[in-house]
Amino acid sequence: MLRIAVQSKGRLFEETMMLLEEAGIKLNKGKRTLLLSAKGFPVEVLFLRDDDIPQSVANGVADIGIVGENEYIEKGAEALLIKRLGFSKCRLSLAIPKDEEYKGIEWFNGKTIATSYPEILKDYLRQKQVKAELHVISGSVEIAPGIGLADAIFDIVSSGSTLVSNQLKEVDVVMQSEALLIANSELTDSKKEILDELIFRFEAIQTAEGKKYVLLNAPQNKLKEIIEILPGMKSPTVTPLAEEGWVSIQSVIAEKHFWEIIGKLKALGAEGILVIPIEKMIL
Ligand SMILES: Nc1ncnc2c1ncn2[C@@H]1O[C@H](COP(=O)(O)OP(=O)(O)OP(=O)(O)O)[C@@H](O)[C@H]1O
Ligand SMILES: O=P(O)(O)OC[C@H]1O[C@H](OP(=O)(O)OP(=O)(O)O)[C@H](O)[C@@H]1O
Ligand SMILES: [Mg+2]
Repeated sequence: MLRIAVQSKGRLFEETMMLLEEAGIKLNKGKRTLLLSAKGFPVEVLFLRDDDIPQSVANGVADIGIVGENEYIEKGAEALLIKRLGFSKCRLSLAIPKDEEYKGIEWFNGKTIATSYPEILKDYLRQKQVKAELHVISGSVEIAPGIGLADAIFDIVSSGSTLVSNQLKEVDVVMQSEALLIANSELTDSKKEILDELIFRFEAIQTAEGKKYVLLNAPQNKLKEIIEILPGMKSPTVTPLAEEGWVSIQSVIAEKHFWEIIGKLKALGAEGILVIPIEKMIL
């Protein structure tokens, strides 16, 4: 049995649960709602605050965990980084009141900075040889300058709208973050086996992301040109249609090139184009 620590509620929760579900982990309803077992797969899911996930994985309370890179680095816990998961992307930045004139990092000398990430910030300020005072708070960091608690903040930024609504401006990006899969460094062989299966499933999901399956009918005499714009995984599948001179083509395309490719296919006489989402892809 492999125990996975995940965030119980918050920004990571939904995408984490979606990833687990897509990987075939459906949870049994139980009385102990903070620890649920999965149906038909030897894992159980432990729901925690994200701050507690790195340490729980490091000390073996959980075998693996899904947590933001920011918390993983902040806690300095001795858990192994297994895989970047590509969701909950954000950055940790320094921000100051928007009307302040800012010429560089020296601005922070002698200032008070409110943050929930004191270790990452201390390291950064030491590196930049800035001497500032830290005011550690666990949430609502962006209101600190407005209520006179601090001169500046160091916190999570994504769209930047929280900064704008608190009359702050981002002046320095210190680190980028995304959700990570982390693991205890001393897993038994049987736990490693379950983890390997899970990684295999996560990778199949990630490979399918941003890809679409296309089916279309095309005139046989345009086949060569169409194949050139439809690379597929190896090469497209081509089958003859009952109607003489026509073929059916199946292939995989990257979503970002979707409209461009469809336009070219239509121009080459393709018809009956079907575009289907791909759930998982094993190469
Ligand atoms: N606006 C955002 N956009 C993208 N990712 C974010 C955003 N805010 C936070 N994250 C990521 O999601 C993680 C969890 O954020 P959340 O706001 O739910 O944390 P929290 O309030 O500390 O939760 P908890 O109650 O579990 O301690 C963050 O550590 C960060 O990695
Ligand atoms: O740049 P933005 O897109 O505005 O996102 C940044 C905000 O998102 C997170 O808070 P969240 O909304 O999760 O609320 P919280 O403060 O309760 O954690 C984070 O703590 C920032 O405050
Ligand atoms: Mg937290």
